[in-house]
Amino acid sequence: MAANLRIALAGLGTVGTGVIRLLADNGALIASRAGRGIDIVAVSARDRQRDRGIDLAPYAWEDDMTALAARDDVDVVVELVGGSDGPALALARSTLGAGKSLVTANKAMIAHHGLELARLAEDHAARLRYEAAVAGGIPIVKGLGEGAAANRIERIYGILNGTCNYILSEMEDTGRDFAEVLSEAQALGYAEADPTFDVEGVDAAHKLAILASLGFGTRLDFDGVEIDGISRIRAADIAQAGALGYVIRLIGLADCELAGGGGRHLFQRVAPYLVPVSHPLAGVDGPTNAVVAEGNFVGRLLFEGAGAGDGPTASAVVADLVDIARGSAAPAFSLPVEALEASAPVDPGHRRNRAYLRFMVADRPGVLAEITAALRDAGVSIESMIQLGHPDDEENPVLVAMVTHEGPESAVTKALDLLAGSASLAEEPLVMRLLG
Ligand SMILES: NC(=O)C1=CN([C@@H]2O[C@H](COP(=O)(O)OP(=O)(O)OC[C@H]3O[C@@H](n4cnc5c(N)ncnc54)[C@H](O)[C@@H]3O)[C@@H](O)[C@H]2O)C=CC1
Ligand SMILES: N[C@@H](CC=O)C(=O)O
Ligand code: NA
Repeated sequence: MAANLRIALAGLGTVGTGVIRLLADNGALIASRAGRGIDIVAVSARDRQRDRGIDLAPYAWEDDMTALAARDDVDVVVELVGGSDGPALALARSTLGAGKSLVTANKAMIAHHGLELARLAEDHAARLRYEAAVAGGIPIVKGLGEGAAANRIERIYGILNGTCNYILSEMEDTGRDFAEVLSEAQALGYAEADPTFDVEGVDAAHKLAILASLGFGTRLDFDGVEIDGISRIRAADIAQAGALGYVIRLIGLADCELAGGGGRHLFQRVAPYLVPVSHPLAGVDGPTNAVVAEGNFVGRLLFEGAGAGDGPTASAVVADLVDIARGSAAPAFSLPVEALEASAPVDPGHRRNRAYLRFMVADRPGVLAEITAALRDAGVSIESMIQLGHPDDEENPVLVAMVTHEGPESAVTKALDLLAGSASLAEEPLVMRLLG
């Protein structure tokens, strides 16, 4: 057997402690599969004294996590701290720059700096692995990069944020309030340190940008992701969607179009969608994630599993360590960085779909006519409509919800532009597309 792989852990929170427990419980099994054991040599976190329910005595402690990269007795640094920049990025740079391999669960850092880090890894014959960064425990990075490597991937979409999925499915099942369910998701360890990253769609966008690069062989383009979150969704929207035969899910969706001059146009969107109850993604509840990838030979692949939490995320981190212990030299994004194609963001206006539109309006004559006139003038055709009034209270706004016939997205945008600033609207309209 080869010498054991010697690792250092930076970050001892939900995921870091999960990795220590997993290696302790499954160490022998992992050693037999990897062909050598995996030993934790050193650790670093913010607070050495904190009771984590884990004995840290066997490991060397570093107050400054970047010191982990300089240790002669460490082959691989595992970054489980978080944050796109700051100490996590400094550690990643110094680790790869020192020719050591890096395993990370940090999607924010990979989405923003993945190409720079992948290039650094290539230049120093080191490995960069980040399976845990996308859809937690689901082996989607390996699934796309290895299992589906023979295909041209045409479309990728799915549920990429466990916190949002937990919130939406709990609201759906219990009728409870958004804020109450969010604090529960935080207590369960699903949410990011700043949960606005989850509920405003940014975390899912980090993951989508990574998947798009991996799947399409294009350069990471996080700035090109159109992002909308779930914080404006009300219990009434969930009820209306239910009455129409849909559930609401935060979906990340990416595809690649050939542009006129032969280049590629990348479409990347994270937004709440109405998903038909018969669709496989509609049954995905709680912190579960699910990713659909469509390949030109394999057809439709569905990957489903726990997208967050200590055990599943640790499972993905350790899978990357096994990969490195076995000597895999695959590039971080399936292709060498220089081979990744540049792309430009697509204008989604010509895309056709049906949309759910929700308006909070003043309960007075002429308001509905104003909305329907704007829709008519923009060429949006209404398929169904409902107004939820409260007869004893004419002061507060009422909810008007409608579903449009299929049409170009630009038409809905135009209608909303026509209504912008209208005194009849108590808040900005909510638009959610129907997943086709
Ligand atoms: N919790 C989850 O379900 C998942 C988390 N991730 C990612 O894994 C990473 C870690 O997440 P969690 O374990 O949930 O976070 P956490 O907040 O539970 O733990 C973070 C750890 O990093 C340490 N830390 C933070 N800032 C530091 C600093 N400036 N210097 C030294 N130590 C510092 C903290 O002391 C703590 O030990 C993040 O990148 C997160 O996005 C990825 C997939 C799932
Ligand atoms: N906050 C993230 C954690 C995993 O990536 C989520 O809720 O999905
Ligand atoms: Na994963």
